[in-house]
Amino acid sequence: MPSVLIVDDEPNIRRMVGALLSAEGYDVRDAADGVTGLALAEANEPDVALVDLMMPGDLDGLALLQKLRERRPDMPVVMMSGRAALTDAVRATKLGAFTFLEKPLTPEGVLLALASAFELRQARRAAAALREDLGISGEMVGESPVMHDVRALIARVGPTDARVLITGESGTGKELVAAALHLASPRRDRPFIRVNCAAIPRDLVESEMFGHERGAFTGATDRRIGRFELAHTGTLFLDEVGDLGAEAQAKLLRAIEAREIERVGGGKPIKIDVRILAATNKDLGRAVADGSFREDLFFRLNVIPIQLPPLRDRPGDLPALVRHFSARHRTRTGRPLVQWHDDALGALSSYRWPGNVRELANVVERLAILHAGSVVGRAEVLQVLPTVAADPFSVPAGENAVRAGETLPILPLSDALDAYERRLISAALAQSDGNVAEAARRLQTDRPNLYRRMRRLGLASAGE
Ligand SMILES: Nc1ncnc2c1ncn2[C@@H]1O[C@H](COP(=O)(O)OP(=O)(O)OP(=O)(O)O)[C@@H](O)[C@H]1O
Repeated sequence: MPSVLIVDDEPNIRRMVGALLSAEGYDVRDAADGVTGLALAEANEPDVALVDLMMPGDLDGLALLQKLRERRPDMPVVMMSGRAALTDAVRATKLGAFTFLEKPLTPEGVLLALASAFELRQARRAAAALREDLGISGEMVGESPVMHDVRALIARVGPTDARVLITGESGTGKELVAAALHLASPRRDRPFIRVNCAAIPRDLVESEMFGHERGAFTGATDRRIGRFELAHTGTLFLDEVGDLGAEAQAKLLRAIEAREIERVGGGKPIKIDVRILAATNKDLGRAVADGSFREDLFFRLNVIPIQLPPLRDRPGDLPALVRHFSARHRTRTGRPLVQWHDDALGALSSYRWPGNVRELANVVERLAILHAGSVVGRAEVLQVLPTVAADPFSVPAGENAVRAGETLPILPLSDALDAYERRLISAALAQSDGNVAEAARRLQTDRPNLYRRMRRLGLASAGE
């Protein structure tokens, strides 16, 4: 539940705004003076603060704003004032106020300001999470020549406002590159807003990107701030940009060229300062050739291209990524590290990784859970790689034969492992003409152990 702190010496305002925000689902605290307000802000860590400018006591509105900016820099502060002198509004903005509301307040004005401030808070949180994600290594992990080039490019292009088009299959790290570019830029403390262009229904793209005024179309019951406005002074990351329809492409091009947007039903142009990064797993060059993507927009977005090859084409990245994800698992869970045998890395690098780095992260995490504190070898790896577990005998022996599978149905782990073990033992028995000693040899185990497992799995009767 979003939480808000109201600081105002007028009891009426505290009561009325408090009731309005509680009804909207906010968790509301209030204070009648600056000193109490500051104490509550530190104790309860609200998401957003709404602060009156003119207050009696040791901390007036501006002094409180200043303290809040020092102590809770991630919390947007909305200022309000009855006698909104322009100079005060300017000072408040200079001190870092998110926005300024003039009294008498209107419910729409308060709700809109708070909704936008809350979105900014979320964006800052996401940026902090991004930083934490990158923080373990400080950069994108991988020792392949491609990864060295990508890091060098991020260092060079990050600090500029150049638009970058990042291409690569799903899970290759496109969003991470966008985040790294943002964090390498002077905009790093401003919002990083991602829009998944493929996930927005076509008729809502415009309002999602540019916002809308109340009543702009059927269903627009409230005013809404779009992604461009939210990203103002920060970075807008257009993910899956190749999925935008023709109309949205035209609007996007216009916004980029004019550096301003109009809310749907708004009319008034709003100046926007955003850096645009885009990503796609489509071949945009081909989309331009077949007419489904505008060439002029392609050139606008593709000032600096960064291409991320699939993980299977850069096996040199595997060891560092495996170490990175194991260390991340240890940091997050506090459980002991797993050790990686060389043949485990061999098995991992012969798999095709259709889900790329994202899939590798999941596999490493699964192995880290199953084998905390011990050594992971080839056998353990093969047990968790999808196709092998789903249908071990459709794949001829040999590392290069380990192939990507369809989506694996998720079963309880012990059932899945039992099913796998049962099929493996049955196949070894079949290939040994039912000779248990021979099957045990093929499975590189001994007879008593194989019998014990066969009995447990119902492949042999208790007497055998
Ligand atoms: N080089 C890398 N170093 C560390 N982590 C990485 C690297 N590449 C990818 N990852 C991690 O892999 C996961 C998938 O990456 P990301 O979401 O950036 O991929 P994507 O290409 O944007 O995927 P999609 O197209 O599906 O959105 C993330 O958790 C990301 O942090």
